Amino acid sequence: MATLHHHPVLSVRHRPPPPCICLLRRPLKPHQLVPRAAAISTTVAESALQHFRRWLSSQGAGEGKAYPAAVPEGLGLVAARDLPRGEVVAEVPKKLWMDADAVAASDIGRACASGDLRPWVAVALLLLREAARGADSPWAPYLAILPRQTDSTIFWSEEELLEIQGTQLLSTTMGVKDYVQSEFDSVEAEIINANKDLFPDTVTYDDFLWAFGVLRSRVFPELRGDKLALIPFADLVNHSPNVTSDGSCWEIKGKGLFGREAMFSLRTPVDVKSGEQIYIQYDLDKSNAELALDYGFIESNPYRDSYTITLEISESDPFYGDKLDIAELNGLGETAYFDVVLNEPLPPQMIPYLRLLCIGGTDAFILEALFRNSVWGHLELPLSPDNEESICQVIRDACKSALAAYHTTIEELHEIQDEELVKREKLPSRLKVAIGVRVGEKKVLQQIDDIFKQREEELDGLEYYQERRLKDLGLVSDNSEIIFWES
Ligand SMILES: C[S@@+](CC[C@H](N)C(=O)[O-])C[C@H]1O[C@@H](n2cnc3c(N)ncnc32)[C@H](O)[C@@H]1O
Repeated sequence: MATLHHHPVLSVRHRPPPPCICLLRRPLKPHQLVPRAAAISTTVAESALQHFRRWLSSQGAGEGKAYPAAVPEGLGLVAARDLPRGEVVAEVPKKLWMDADAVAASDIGRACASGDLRPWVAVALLLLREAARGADSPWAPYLAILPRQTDSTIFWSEEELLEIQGTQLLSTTMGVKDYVQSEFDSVEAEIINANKDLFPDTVTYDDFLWAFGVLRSRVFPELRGDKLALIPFADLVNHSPNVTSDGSCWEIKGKGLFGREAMFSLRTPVDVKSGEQIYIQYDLDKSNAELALDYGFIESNPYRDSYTITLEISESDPFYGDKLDIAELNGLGETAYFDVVLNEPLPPQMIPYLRLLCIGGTDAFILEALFRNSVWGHLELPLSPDNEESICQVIRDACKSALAAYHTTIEELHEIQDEELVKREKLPSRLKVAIGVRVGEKKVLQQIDDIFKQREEELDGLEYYQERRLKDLGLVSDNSEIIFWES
């Protein structure tokens, strides 16, 4: 799936003009967030589940070690007997996967073969086509148990989205929906409307968004690009924060010249008792905002709370070319993203990059070609009182304005109540996600502001480039006195 960068941008430029933080303030588009089959209950009927189970065994999936069942997270996989860690719990033959090969072999294969259709769009079209075929589809029992929507923020109503006003999650969500809309517009024109025999019924943006949401929440993260595949049965496995093993819990077996048909094989990452649910870890690296966007839940782990600071070298900066050159020499670019995680130090390259952005006036000598190879090393330490003060002001102003855009500020009493609310079981799941992400982002912003506030207070005691240079030349003593001559 394409990587989307849709964070509010913190544009830091050489002073003046003043840097600004631009948070996405677009009015929400009047998308109807009603899923395709909203009238259908979100709870899967027992008969559909039984039909799905029969279908799985008739197709040679499973092996009796785990079975699909209704669980608190919707559907899930339950152990049919005690299973030790590493035991295979689901085996799904390739003929059941919904992937590029299934698209090619299906009646939409010809229509999807032309052009440069993204793999996820092709599989989304397959989902929609097969859903429209109803009982005639070979995947009908699987399609019948797919949720009509999840709690992913892409499915939230405008009212629900108000709860994440001011957050990066809102901006990312709107960016993703815009992206899906633009993919839909082109696929509608080029494939859906051009192949009325294959898509006789109207396919709406909401249908397409549903298919996108299904893929986003169910595809195993490593199955990207051309390998993107929906794996019925295995994709019922839910996530638990208690599973912290990093390694993959699945593999594809039997591929190759003499191999039997490819088989997706899922293993339990932990011991499970008979009748208990099997869980995996979806992704240790995802932030709460990413979990909310992809799956519609969050965790209470502080390491999931993060805020992405986006810094840019402004084209109007008089030293634009030199700064860009230096950034590129050090593996960065005109725009750089820094993920700041709660209770973690700032990403190591963030402060040097900030110092670079804020260079101006008498500090500009450091940008000269002569210093090109050593400049980054100098930027890892304070350059000048002016420059250091600038980076503090720029970040603190940006944090202040970002914090002001949220529902509440961290100091307010009702914020503490918000945190209490999250702990309450009864809270609607989407509100829980909204409050959790909101509070998490604000904590990280507050943490960033605190770091730069403390730095601001220490400005007088810092050692700057000129002082370091004089020391290197033996012209300053250890107690910072200038030595004019040795006795
Ligand atoms: C891969 S599917 C798992 C099967 C899904 N539960 C179902 O009913 O089809 C991922 C979705 O399951 C749900 N889910 C998985 N783990 C969860 C968790 N720990 N808490 C809440 N929902 C979870 C979310 O809706 C998520 O988008």
